[in-house]
Formats: sequence, structure tokens, C-alpha cells
Amino acid sequence: MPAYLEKERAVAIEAVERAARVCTAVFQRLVTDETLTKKDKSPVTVADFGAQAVVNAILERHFPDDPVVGEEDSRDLQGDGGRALREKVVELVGSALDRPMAADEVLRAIDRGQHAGGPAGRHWTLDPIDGTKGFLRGEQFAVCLALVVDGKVRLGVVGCPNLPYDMSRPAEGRGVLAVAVEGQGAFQRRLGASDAAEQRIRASGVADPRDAAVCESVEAGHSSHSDSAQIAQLLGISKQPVRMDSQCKYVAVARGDADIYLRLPVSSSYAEKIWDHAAGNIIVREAGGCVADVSGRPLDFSLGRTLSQNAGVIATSAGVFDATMAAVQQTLAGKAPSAS
Ligand SMILES: Nc1ncnc2c1ncn2[C@@H]1O[C@H](COP(=O)(O)O)[C@@H](OP(=O)(O)O)[C@H]1O
Ligand SMILES: [Mg+2]
Repeated sequence: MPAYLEKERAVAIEAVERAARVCTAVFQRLVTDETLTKKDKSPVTVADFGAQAVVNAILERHFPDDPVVGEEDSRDLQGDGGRALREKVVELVGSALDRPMAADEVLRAIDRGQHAGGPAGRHWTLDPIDGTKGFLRGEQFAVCLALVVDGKVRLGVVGCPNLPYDMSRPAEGRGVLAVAVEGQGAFQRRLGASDAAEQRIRASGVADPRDAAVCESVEAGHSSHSDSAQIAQLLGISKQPVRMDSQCKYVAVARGDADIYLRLPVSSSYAEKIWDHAAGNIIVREAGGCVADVSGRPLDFSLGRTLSQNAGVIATSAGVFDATMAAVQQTLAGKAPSAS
């Protein structure tokens, strides 16, 4: 008998592999010193649309009845105004899928991502480029795909093209794909190697919070750096936090590169998006770690496109979870984040 979600797991890996290739190809062709100094977002836009079209087309071929909650829609690619961008995306998708796709097919594939999500049945959730800022800087970004069944994340795949496969041996190359299915553990394999062997990954066994390594967003607008400094101080942590973009942070906790991922709300009006957390969440949990929001509640993926009942995210290895939550609560107590 096939294992639970065996076909979904294989298809999701293939989709993330191909989308990651799209992103890397765009980076090599379009991200130049000029685009960086002009703060030109077009490379990330082309790669975002291309990667979403590729993943959605692959999902549709294998699971035509499954809807997708994706970050992008095709509005910016339509009409005369969208022609230049559309042509680039169509060319990119054709080469990624090894078959030409007509422009209207590409737009339709992108718009398969417009599902509302919710508690019933199956849906996929996709962030074609998570960590767009990191992508443009040539640093960390991730292609993230997860399957939600009856409101719970059951499968997650995170492709990290720029993450060293082994942090202690960075010279051995970059590119990690992390994958987890509910009840089956978490694994990593080399991104871009079709016959890659899988290796089980586990969160660290650190028990004394003073020995823990913290990771957090590069962007202070996504997670409060000052609150995390206070939490680290309460925990007696002297090491500086590692800052990286994207769900690579969940992968870092899942394989013990870091022990604590803090995402501390900057504004009370921001609702986290399900595609920014679904895949990373199951990978950490299946690696033996813990994930909750800043109040200690589990992340609730059953409420639509956002985590509307959660604030922030705390992901840790199991041995430091309680101490981390206590320090988070002490730091945030009596401190209302601004609504701006
Ligand atoms: N005010 C905010 N608070 C928290 N997350 C935010 C935010 N504004 C944007 N984000 C999300 O933060 C994600 C990146 O997270 P990180 O800082 O961990 O790299 C972005 O994903 P994209 O890069 O896909 O747009 C975006 O969805
Ligand atoms: Mg994102």
C-alpha cells in the first residue's frame, strides 16, 4: 500500500525543484548591480509569476481537483500594459516545463492560486518566492509549497537554493530541499539533484536556553529586532542572532542550525499569510520541534488565506520551548504593538 500522501509528496518535490530552477535562472539573467542599485523589482516579479505558473501547472496535471492558495494573481500580466512582463514569464515557463505554454494558459495557471482556503477538504498553499528581499540580494529565499487537508498542514516542501547543504561544511555546496509529511518525520535532500538521497533531519537537543542560537528576519519591519534582543537577554543568550530571509529559518531550526526562530509582531494590524508558514511549520514539527504564536497557540491554517487568529511565530527545538515562551510573554506583556 502506498504511504500516506506518497504521490503528493513526489509531485510537490518535482514542482518545487522546477520552480527553484526558474528562480535561479532569473537571478542569473536579470539581477545585476544596476537592478539592485535602482531597487528594480522586475526580476523578482518575473520569477514570482513564472514559479507560481510552473507549480500550479504541475499540480493541475496531477491533482486537477485541488485548489491552490497562492500569493500571486495575473492582473499585472494582462492587457497591453502587461505584455512585456507576460512575454518574459511565458518564455520562462515554457523552458521550465520543457513544453511551450500559450499565454492564456500561463495566466490561467497563475490564477489557479486564488482559492480562499478554509477548514474543509484539500488545498495547496504556495509562496513561489518567499523572502523576495533576500532573492534580490542574492541571499536566502525559498520556494514553499504545502498541502492543507481539513484545516491542517499535512505535507510541506521548502526549496532553498542558496542555503548550504551542510552548515558546518559550506564549501560542499548550496541548495537544500526540506520535506515533511505528517507522521513521517522531516528530511532534506540536495536541491537540483534528481536522484538525491534523503537524509532525516532533527531539531537540536539543546536543553539550556543559554546555549541556544536565535534566528530572525533580516527585515526589522517583519519581526521586531528590539524585542528579540530583550528575549535573548532574558534567556541568557550571548550569541548574536542569525538574520536570514524566508522560510529557510524554519529549515534552520528543523536541522539544528538554530534552536529558536522568533517572529515578533511589529504591528497588531498585520495578519501572517498561510503561504509564509505552512510548509515550514510542518517541517519543524516533524523534525521534533515546536511551533506556536507569541501567545503559545498553535498556528491555525483553517481560517482562509491568513492566520487571522495568531500573532507572530515562535519555532524552537523542544528542549527550549517553554523557556522561550516564558521570555516572549514577559517581553510582550504590557507592550501593545502599534496598529500602524
Ligand atoms: N509587517 C509584516 N510582518 C510580518 N511579515 C510580513 C510583513 N510584511 C510582509 N511580511 C511577509 O514577510 C515575508 C518574508 O518573511 P521574512 O522576513 O521571514 O523573510 C514576506 O514574504 P515574501 O517575501 O514572499 O513577500 C511577506 O509576506
Ligand atoms: Mg512570503
